[in-house]
Amino acid sequence: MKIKVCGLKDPENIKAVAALKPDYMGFINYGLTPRFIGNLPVNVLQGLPQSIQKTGVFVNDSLENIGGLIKEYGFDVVQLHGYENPEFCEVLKKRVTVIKAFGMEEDFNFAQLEPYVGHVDYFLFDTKTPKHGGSGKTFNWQILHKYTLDVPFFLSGGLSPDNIEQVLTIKHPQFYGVDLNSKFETSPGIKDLEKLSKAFELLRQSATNEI
Ligand SMILES: O=C(O)c1ccccc1NCC(=O)[C@H](O)[C@H](O)COP(=O)(O)O
Repeated sequence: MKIKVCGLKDPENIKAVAALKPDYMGFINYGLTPRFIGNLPVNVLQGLPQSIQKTGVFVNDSLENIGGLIKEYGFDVVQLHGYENPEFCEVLKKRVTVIKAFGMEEDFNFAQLEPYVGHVDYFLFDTKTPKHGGSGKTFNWQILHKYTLDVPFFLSGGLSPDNIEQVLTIKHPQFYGVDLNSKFETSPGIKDLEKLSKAFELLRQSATNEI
């Protein structure tokens, strides 16, 4: 089970979270969230261990802007939270790993994901929100059983210390990783190290049990 921590913005907090060795760390390049990285110095990301996939998160941004930020920050991965189409994803996939996020709701039509197959590396299933992400709310995980494509996915949306054990009971062949954000914070963009450490322990313990 891969672990992604999203929505980091403070240099000291980023270093402390990196020491826990998540598989992915997400940096949000979207001005309308309190988790926006703003003018985060590039050397903060350059100092991260190679094992951590540095993920730039974008919402309906231009290819030109995303390309510039990939170069500036050295993002290994882009995560797209807007209405980006398969052709847009394909352009980025030639350069970096692409995660395409979708907002889940009860009657979500999984057929709309089919055109993305081959043009993205992963899907990320988040809770639908007009803010495009960071809702802190879960969706009905039962609907994941309707997902039958062979693109692996991250589970996102309101994952918390209170539901992480329940997350571990989800069985799906494409369940690739979890995305931890607002329920593991002391304030927006500042992650709670104690809550994260405990969740990492549970997630890693479960991975060991599966072998
Ligand atoms: O977290 C945000 O504020 C955010 C805003 C706009 C687009 C994406 C955003 N976050 C991206 C993520 O991957 C979050 O982890 C995901 O939305 C789940 O957040 P949460 O429900 O708070 O766990």
